[in-house]
Amino acid sequence: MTAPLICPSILASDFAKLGSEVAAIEAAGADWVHVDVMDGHFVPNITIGPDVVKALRPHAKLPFDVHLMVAPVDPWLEAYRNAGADILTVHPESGPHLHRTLGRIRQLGARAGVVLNPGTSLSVLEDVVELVDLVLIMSVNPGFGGQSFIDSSLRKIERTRALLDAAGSKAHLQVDGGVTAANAGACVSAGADALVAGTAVFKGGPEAYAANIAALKAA
Ligand SMILES: O=C(CO)[C@H](O)[C@H](O)COP(=O)(O)O
Ligand SMILES: [Fe+2]
Repeated sequence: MTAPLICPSILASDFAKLGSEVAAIEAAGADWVHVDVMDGHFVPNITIGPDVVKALRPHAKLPFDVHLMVAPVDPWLEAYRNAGADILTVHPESGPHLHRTLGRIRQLGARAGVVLNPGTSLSVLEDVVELVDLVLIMSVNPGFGGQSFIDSSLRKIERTRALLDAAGSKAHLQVDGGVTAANAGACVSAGADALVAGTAVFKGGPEAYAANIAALKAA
């Protein structure tokens, strides 16, 4: 089994030192930088605007994987793309026309992701599978880091893997929320190839990042 891509969520980093935190996870072996954008409306938390993404962009060469928890999402796509996002991932609930939104993301030259909350049916994916480069399965309800992994997510990852394979899709299958070295192996066995981890990467401070990332890759 190939090692999964590790996408540290900077939500769990030291916000007073975001630039050096992004550089540190790149040096520690991360594959993508996962940026959680929250608007205090779609989810009960407020985090990172496009100007912050723009300011962080020079601090790492890694792809910026921007998880948009914003509604309505369409007016923000271009701003985050121009700020340096390589992947823009949207919730189906964050706009009226998911098909149009995904098409717009690709038109902007970014990779398009769709993210399914624990309570969102996988059937949403069936009609847009040809427009997605990434499917993100939420293994917690979005809004906060540091929550516990919802075990039923494993079955959903398996079902998503089956749907992608049946459609001949090469989209990445990413998992987000409560991912640790203890459950990373089960996520990959279920079919995930990319793992978002906030707490599990940033715990212990910069000296621990390389070992934390290696533990997730090895799990
Ligand atoms: O999208 C998110 C929350 O909405 C975060 O990416 C996620 O919670 C990561 O943090 P942790 O690994 O600590 O659970
Ligand atoms: Fe996220």
